[in-house]
Amino acid sequence: VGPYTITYFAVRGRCGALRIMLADQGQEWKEVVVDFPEWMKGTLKSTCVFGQLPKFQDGDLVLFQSNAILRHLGRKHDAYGKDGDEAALVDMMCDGVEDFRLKYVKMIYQEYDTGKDTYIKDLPNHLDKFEAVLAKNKTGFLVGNKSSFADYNLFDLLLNHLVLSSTCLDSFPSLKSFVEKMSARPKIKAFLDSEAYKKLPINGNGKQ
Ligand SMILES: N[C@@H](CCC(=O)N[C@@H](CSC(=S)NCCc1ccccc1)C(=O)NCC(=O)O)C(=O)O
Repeated sequence: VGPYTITYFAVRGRCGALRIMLADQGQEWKEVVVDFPEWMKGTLKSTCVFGQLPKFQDGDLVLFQSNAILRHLGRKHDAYGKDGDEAALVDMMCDGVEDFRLKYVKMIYQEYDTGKDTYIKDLPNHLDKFEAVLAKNKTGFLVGNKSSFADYNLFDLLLNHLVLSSTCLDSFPSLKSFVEKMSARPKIKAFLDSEAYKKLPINGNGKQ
């Protein structure tokens, strides 16, 4: 097993994208699964820089912050654009996905029962931004002509939304094709079909 270890709760959550990226890059990694009662004791929490998970280890390097982990893997696995300008655009896209993810997480954890229908109705206002980027770039990726960590981040979030609303991409052909093409990449397909992936709930509160 490679130098990589993920320490997280038994959920997809903020590790969905980085697991898909590691799988697509042919990497192996170790999973340390933390259960809530253990976490609530506070011992592990007190060792986390921001008091939160995921924690990612790459040999002696210890990282927190899911987007910093994605960027680190982007640098290590040539998935950060072809030059400085593309890297800046990849950062911009990843930040845009983070904004979208924060809205999803807020709805799931704080407003699911009262806000789910409104969130789904309002989805096109978020999806149309990424549809326009993919339609304009024409390569099937958010930036340049190869996958970057921003693509894995968007792909994971779109998979979550297809569970929330199976028809949410029906009027977004570029997004629909993006999900189909990413899902068909052999290493991603194998990972999405794996028990390790399928057994994890998407979120920590059982809502999806
Ligand atoms: N900016 C950070 C955010 C990390 C984060 O929110 N971690 C959560 C878990 S990931 C997530 S989506 N949290 C939403 C609710 C949740 C709480 C606990 C477990 C699972 C989900 C966490 O560690 N909560 C426990 C605590 O703060 O004591 C990142 O991007 O990694």
